[in-house]
Amino acid sequence: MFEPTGKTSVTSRLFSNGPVVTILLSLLLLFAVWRRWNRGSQQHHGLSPPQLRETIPYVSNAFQFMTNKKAFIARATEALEKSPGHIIQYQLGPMKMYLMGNATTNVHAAIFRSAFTADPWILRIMENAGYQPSDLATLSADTTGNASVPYRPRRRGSDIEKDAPTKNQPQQQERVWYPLHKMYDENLVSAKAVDKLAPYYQTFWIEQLPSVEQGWIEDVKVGDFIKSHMTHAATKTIFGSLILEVNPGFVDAFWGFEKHVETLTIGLPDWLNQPAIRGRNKFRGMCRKWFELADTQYDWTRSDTPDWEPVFGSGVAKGLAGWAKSLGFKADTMGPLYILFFFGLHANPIPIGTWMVMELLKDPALLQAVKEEVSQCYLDDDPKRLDHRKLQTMPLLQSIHAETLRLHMGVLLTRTCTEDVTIAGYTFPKGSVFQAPTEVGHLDETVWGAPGHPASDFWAYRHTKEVTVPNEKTGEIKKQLQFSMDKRSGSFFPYGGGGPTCPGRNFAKAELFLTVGVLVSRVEMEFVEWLNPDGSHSDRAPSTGANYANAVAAGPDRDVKVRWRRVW
Ligand code: HEM
Repeated sequence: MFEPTGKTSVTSRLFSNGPVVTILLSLLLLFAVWRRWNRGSQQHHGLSPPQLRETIPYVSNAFQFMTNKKAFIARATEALEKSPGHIIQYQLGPMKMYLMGNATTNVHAAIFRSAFTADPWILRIMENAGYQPSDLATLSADTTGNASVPYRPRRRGSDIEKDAPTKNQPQQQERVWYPLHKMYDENLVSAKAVDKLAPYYQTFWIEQLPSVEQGWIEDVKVGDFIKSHMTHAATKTIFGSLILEVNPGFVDAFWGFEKHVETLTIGLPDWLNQPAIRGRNKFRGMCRKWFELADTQYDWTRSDTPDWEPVFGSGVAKGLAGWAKSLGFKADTMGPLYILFFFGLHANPIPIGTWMVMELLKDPALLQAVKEEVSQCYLDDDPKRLDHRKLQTMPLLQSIHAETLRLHMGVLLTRTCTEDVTIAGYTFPKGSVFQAPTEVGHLDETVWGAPGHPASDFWAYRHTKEVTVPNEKTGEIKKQLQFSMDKRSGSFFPYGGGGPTCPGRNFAKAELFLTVGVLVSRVEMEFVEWLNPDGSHSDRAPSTGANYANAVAAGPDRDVKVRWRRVW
């Protein structure tokens, strides 16, 4: 594995790695095709932002991006600091990208405006997942965005006026992206939806724990446990139990697909990307098989909408089917549609949940403090069940959650501008592609650093402050912890921003707090050792590996062995 410092020369790394040379050659090939196709379409009005330096033009940056994300982002962060306006450009295979970020100016927030869309990027992901061309055409025809008010480009300059408003734009009832987002709002984002889903998640997560009768269990790999059982519980919550029953090995198949999503998105030729294609096809086949069964078994004529039932699970899984049917999507698109939703559902919360538990296992005092918070969060009418809303108000738990997202949610938020835009004095033509790395905001020392707690370290109490409050009855003043992002939330965007902000964010929060809450209250855990990926003893605690995806949360590169027993 390469060191993140980037001390070895690019060329020596390159030639020591056969598969990577193949990737590189294909990138060059893609680049040549793209140059021909794209010639003349990127004319700048005035100056361009500086290029991210590279030893071999058009190759080294893409190579480092593919093989050592940590070093790539560290180099990009440095270049962004030096660049006027905090914008730089680089070439990723066939794509020219503008990277932007600075924790003080928060320049990235520009791409959350309505003149930016994630649609081309999402369409690209959909295409590589296997959406059928006619369904992609339906989606790409609608440029009115996700918001309830249809997006219209500003009338500024003749180019824009020409392809601007209304003639070819779908009417409100013909819009395709908006109904999807409305469905998410109703079935996933709203507090009402989360209140329906969270109790099911709690039940299904408890089901996954060992039984009290099993007593002490030795040699438990906690990371493996969480990955497998949280995936199971969240799948059952959103999609019901049928999908797991008819697809043995479903959870493993999901992770077999997930680990290749980045190369699938970049769109390497199939012959170069065989393991990824196999993983995707296997998982896609499972989703399609379930959908076809569920579609015939579910009574679509029933007038009530149950909060949960075994065939389709929640309103989200049914809502996705309803959306696709209303647009007349092909049967072959249903597998791709669901695999992408599964990616959203699991790829972030599960590494984040694993980190949260690992941080508690590192520090017994912290674990104890969290147990005390959890003990205050049982429902009045059911003292064995946690109240997910109350859990989410606990200051230390909130701080640990935010700190874990801050450190491990590394995403390049990608947007295309739908009109000419000016950012930090540069003018970019319509169609330019921008990326905002969350790391630039999340890891900035001037924003997050505290004495003895550099921004790069996990510090459970970083987002808390001590306040004094009078006791209501006695008037006695006592100290209390309060969750506080202290005006730093502009530099914190783990769920993205603008139109395509993550629709799962509220459910994810409930899911994560319940995962930790249930585990620490019902299971007694004793740390044994850290483990290397091959299961041998590791001398160090986990960190983020160098080669994380930058599309999702980076999971720990080590596991932890504990002995544990279910207490109740
Ligand atoms: C720790 C938890 C999570 C994090 C940090 C996270 C983060 C993100 C981010 C950064 C995006 C891209 C947003 C953008 O481009 O602005 C996204 C999109 C998405 N997420 Fe999440 N996510 C999480 C959990 C979930 C869950 C639990 C679900 C489903 C229940 C979900 C469903 C989705 C979907 C469907 C999209 C695509 C939205 C679209 O098509 O516009 N996410 N998420």
